[in-house]
Amino acid sequence: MTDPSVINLVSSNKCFEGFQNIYEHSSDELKCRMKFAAYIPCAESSKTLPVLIWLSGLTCTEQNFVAKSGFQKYAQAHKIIVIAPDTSPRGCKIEGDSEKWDFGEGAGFYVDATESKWAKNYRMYSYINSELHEVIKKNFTDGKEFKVSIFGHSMGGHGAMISFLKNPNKYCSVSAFAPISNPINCDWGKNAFTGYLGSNEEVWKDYDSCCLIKRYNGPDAEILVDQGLDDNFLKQNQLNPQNLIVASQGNERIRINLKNREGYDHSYYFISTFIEEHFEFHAKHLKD
Ligand SMILES: N[C@@H](CCC(=O)N[C@@H](CS)C(=O)NCC(=O)O)C(=O)O
Repeated sequence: MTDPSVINLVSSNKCFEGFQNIYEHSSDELKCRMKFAAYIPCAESSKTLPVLIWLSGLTCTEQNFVAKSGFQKYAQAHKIIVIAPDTSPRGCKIEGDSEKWDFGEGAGFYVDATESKWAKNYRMYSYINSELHEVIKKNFTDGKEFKVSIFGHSMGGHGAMISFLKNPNKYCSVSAFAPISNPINCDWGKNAFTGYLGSNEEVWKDYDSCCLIKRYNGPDAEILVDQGLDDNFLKQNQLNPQNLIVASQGNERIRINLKNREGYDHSYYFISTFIEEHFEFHAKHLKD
């Protein structure tokens, strides 16, 4: 397999002085070709800038966030490199990987699968938290260590929170829009975790933000969470952000700053409305 750090530029568009690029590379973790988006702000030296990783939700590719959220203006203003990977391996031809929109392609759930059918390719947790960091270091920060934060939407909000909570000291900050906050207690999570991790619910807890908040032993942290109150998936109990607050009440190291937004739904219209506040939040932590 080709070195994952060898990346090919697929497209490049100037946007707010910087460039919105799309790259392709061979992933060792996922055993397939993957695309990811990288916004590189205009700066004296882009090689010393901090990095923010965005994780998208169900059905998304590396395109949704870059095309719909309007984040580039704020990435340029704060001079932050933004990396937005795809949401699952692609083209692996595993039986059943493209029949459902909430499992398989477009729905990797940011876990490392243990069920034999999925275990070879569905390793999004390691792809995001290990391989992608090496790719960023070799290509965007001149081989040097860099400051990095993480955020995401829905399934990607879950991915961002578990990545932060499982890796104390790796990420400077974390935030989420309408995250799947307690996957072991909602239909999406139960379905995906059964498929990727098997039926032992004890194993699922390692990928559940509420369980991880209770166990978290890292530096004091605030998690910024935005939630639209007209979000259909909130009404269907797929998201359960209030469970984050309950979980945090037993652990003074974590504070949940939950912002309930009247009238907003689950879409990128909601995300684009509040994305500026998330950049302000992360910029503060990345530049400390
Ligand atoms: N396909 C689903 C909706 C899936 C969905 O809302 N996905 C969210 C993340 S959980 C998303 O970001 N969709 C892509 C988009 O809005 O661009 C349905 O028809 O109900």
